[in-house]
Amino acid sequence: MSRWPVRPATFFRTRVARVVAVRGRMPVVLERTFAMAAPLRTVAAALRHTRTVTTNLGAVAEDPAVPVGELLLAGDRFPVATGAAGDAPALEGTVCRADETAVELRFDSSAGRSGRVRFEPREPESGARSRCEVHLILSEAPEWLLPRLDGYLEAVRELASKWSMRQIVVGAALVEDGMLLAQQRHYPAVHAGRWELPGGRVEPGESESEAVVRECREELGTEVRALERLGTDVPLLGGSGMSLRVLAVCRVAGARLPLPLEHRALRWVGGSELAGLPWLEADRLLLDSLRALLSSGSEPQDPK
Ligand SMILES: Nc1nc2c([nH]c(=O)n2[C@H]2C[C@H](O)[C@@H](COP(=O)(O)OP(=O)(O)OP(=O)(O)O)O2)c(=O)[nH]1
Repeated sequence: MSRWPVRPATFFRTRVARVVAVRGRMPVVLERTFAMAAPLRTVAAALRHTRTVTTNLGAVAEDPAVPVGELLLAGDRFPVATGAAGDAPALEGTVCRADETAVELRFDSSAGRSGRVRFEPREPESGARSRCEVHLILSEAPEWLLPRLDGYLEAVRELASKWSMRQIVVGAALVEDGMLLAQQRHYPAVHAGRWELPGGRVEPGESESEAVVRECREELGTEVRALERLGTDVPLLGGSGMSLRVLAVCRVAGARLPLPLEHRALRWVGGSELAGLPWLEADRLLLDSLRALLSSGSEPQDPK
């Protein structure tokens, strides 16, 4: 009964296929799960890759009008043509959510709402950190969208597999008294004056947690403990072949207050000030997750 355009070559890893609430002619909600051979936060980044979303689910043109950044943010909009390539856009896609928990898109026409799709990356029950599953929930199941999901998920799978080989730059999200610590770069010229999180490249043989601890010691002169990861990975532009990965950290009991040992300045930033700061582009794409960390109110504490 499902009109899902199953192509075994690309859906070979489908574990669950479920059609919920068949009301009359067409499925109202579709749910499926796809396995991906890349870490959750890398897959979560690929799911929100602007060009991958807009070329596969949007205008279906070679060069659709693409909204702002490399990765989508909640509130971004993009044109959607529901017919053949080259057709004028008939709908508008709106990004409702684009973070490590989900990418959720809504499609609206001038006549009203015409569908909603949600992709949720989840760690598998086995706990293997090099793999994850994408759970797809499609509401109102617009027919024009069904054939496109196939190509989109295949592109996400390829991108995530490529991105999982990247050199990692760790960033430290240190929150104290409801404020996030940011630091202002003074080099290179292209980055001077912009704000970023303390951190740097993971060195060979080092874990990400060890790297974040070392970088905070070198840059801030303080001791931190690495806690959980935050947000999606963010691929850095300019052919660097690196991705930014943020870890929440806390200062260990009795450690010194952070000092700007290698940067122009440090600043504690509140949730309402986050958007106003001239962040490096990669960090700007993580602001929703950083804001959520600040508004959660549960300040990470040194567990020792
Ligand atoms: N540390 C850090 N780097 C970031 C962030 N956002 C962002 O795009 N980057 C980029 C800037 C650099 O091109 C790259 C590596 O950062 P880095 O210069 O601090 O790395 P590093 O300490 O290993 O290098 P170096 O200073 O020894 O040259 O990552 C961020 O929030 N924190």
